[in-house]
Order: sequence, then structure tokens, then C-alpha cells
Amino acid sequence: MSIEVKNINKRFGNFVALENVNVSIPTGQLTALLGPSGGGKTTLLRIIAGLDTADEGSVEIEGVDATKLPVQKRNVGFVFQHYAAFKHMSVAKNVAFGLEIRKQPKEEIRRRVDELLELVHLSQFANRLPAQLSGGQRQRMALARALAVEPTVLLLDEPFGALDAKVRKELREWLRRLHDEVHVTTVFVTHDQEEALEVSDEIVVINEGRVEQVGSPDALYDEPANDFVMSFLGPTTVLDGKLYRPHDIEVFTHPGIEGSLPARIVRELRVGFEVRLTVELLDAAHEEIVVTVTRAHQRSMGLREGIDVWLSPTHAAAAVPVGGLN
Ligand SMILES: Nc1ncnc2c1ncn2[C@@H]1O[C@H](COP(=O)(O)OP(=O)(O)OP(=O)(O)O)[C@@H](O)[C@H]1O
Repeated sequence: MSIEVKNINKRFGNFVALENVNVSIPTGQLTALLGPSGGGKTTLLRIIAGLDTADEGSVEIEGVDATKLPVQKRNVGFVFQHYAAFKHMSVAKNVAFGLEIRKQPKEEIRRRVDELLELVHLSQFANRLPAQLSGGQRQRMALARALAVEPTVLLLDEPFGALDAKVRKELREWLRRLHDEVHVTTVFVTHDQEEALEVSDEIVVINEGRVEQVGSPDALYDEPANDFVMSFLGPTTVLDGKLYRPHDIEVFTHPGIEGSLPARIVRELRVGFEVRLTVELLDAAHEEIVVTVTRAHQRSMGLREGIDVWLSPTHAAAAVPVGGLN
């Protein structure tokens, strides 16, 4: 393991920001800290970096107890949402900065900067000033600068958070490919579940200062530990006291499927290729649930407002009890 976080507790006054947090972050992987705003992700990242100290607990980096080590001695690289570049220095100089203060030979620095700029696809902008770059290019420069000193771990706090949705999506694909090339142990904070599912090898879900679940994107999606994790990863609906994903509920236009529940379609809403059907159960409680089907499926089955249907979760559906166990 590259980073071992053990029994971390952190309070700000009376407020508990992290409670008994234990996380093992594997070497060479891309790990996401995922969770809602205010959950404690940044606080945990800052404690790993040495920018903040925990009240209790320890942090080990590559087998070394780093709990009391100052930030400069941890050999970590960071990139934050708003990256503070040296405005008067060229892109190449910004990337070279960490190497120059370490007094590396000039030729070696030039070679390394060229290599890094190529890695982040900024070679043609080497002589520009940071203000002459787009937001996405600036974040790529920040990554090159953080990688220059060959950190043991790279810590990214919502590095693409301030960018528009399209650039964000491009950069997350780029980050994945970059990581496949350099394999540096990377921890990145995000509140965007799609970003975490798409980019990471491992996800740590953090909510209200506690770790809710740790696992691969597939494990989290297929076997969410509880209703919080399941609903944080995407839309859900309640059927028979359990939480399901709306596309995991099958709709039949005839009765007779064992365990299926009679219902009536009360609304339909088309969103792109899918159709969200609001369906009212024909029981005493008249609960409304949401089912999604493809447009083609809706057409072929004639699923329209007002018709009676029968509902049954698919066999492979992930399901957790509502208000389920942690
Ligand atoms: N220096 C501080 N003093 C007091 N409270 C703080 C301090 N830093 C963080 N907090 C509180 O600790 C909680 C966790 O904050 P943190 O920034 O770690 O959350 P987060 O999960 O990273 O959220 P976001 O995605 O919004 O950045 C928040 O309620 C925040 O207000």
C-alpha cells in the first residue's frame, strides 16, 4: 500500500470533520475520494499532504510514518481547483521551477521539462505565459509542474472543478490516459460520481466525515454498501421497501409474472434516448415510483400514460433496503 490512513479524527471546534477514518490507498493506482460537499474529502487530502494535522491517527506514505513530517518532506505533488501559477514566468519556467530550486543541472532540467510538456500536450505553448492558456491547458500545466519533482504521490483537489462540462470531460479522459503512462499513485477529490466512476481504479466514498464504502467502480455500482452510496451514484427509486435503479425495474403489460406488482403509468417524460415513466402502484398507499426504459422499448410495448402495467425488478438488479445498514 502506498498510503495508510489509520484512525484519523479531526474536529474544527465542536464540528467533527473526520471520524475514525481508515483508508489504504494502493500504490500506482488512481483513487478517488468521492462524496457530497462538506463531507470531509478536502480535509482528508490536506491531512495526507501535511497541509493540516489530524487530532488523532496516523498517515503512512510508502512505509514511512509521515504523521509528523512537514509537507516539504512528504514528497507529494498537488494540484488544486484554482491553480496559482507564477504569472510572469513562461509555461516552461513554471514547470521547471521545482527542479531549479533543487539545483538540478540545466541540461537535465531542459530535458525533463520537454518530456513533461509533451506528456501533457503543451509542447507548443512552452513559451507562453499562463494567462495566455485556456483553463484546461492551465490545469495540465499544473499537473506537469506537480509531476516534475517525481512525487511519491500526486494529490488532486477537484482539479477540473472550475472548468466547463465539456472540457472537464476531456480532461478526465486525458487524466486516465496520463495515469496509464506514468502510474504515479494519485488521489483525487471529486463530488462528481460520473467522474469517479469513469476515471478511477478505486473509489473511497466519504460522507459526513465517515467512509461509507471503498471499492472499485464496478464493486460500488454492483454492490453498494448502503442506500447512501447507491443514491449518490445515480438516480434511484423505492419499490417494496428497497432501493433500485430506475432501469433495473422491468415493466410488463400483462400480469402473471411471479411477484410482479400491478401499477398504472401516470406520467411520461422523454429525456434524449430514454423515457422516464412515473408509475403509481395500485395498492392502498398509491406509491409513485420511477422506471426508465429506452424510447424503442417504450414504442414497441406501447407504454403510455394511463395504461396498466406490472412491475418486477430484474434478476441482476442491485438493491439495498431503504435506511439500510451501514
Ligand atoms: N479550517 C476550517 N475551520 C472550520 N471548519 C472547517 C475548516 N475546514 C473545513 N471545515 C469544515 O469541515 C467540513 C468538511 O470540509 P471539507 O472541505 O473537507 O469537505 P469536502 O468534502 O472537501 O467538501 P467540498 O467538496 O465542498 O470541498 C465542512 O463542513 C467544512 O465547513
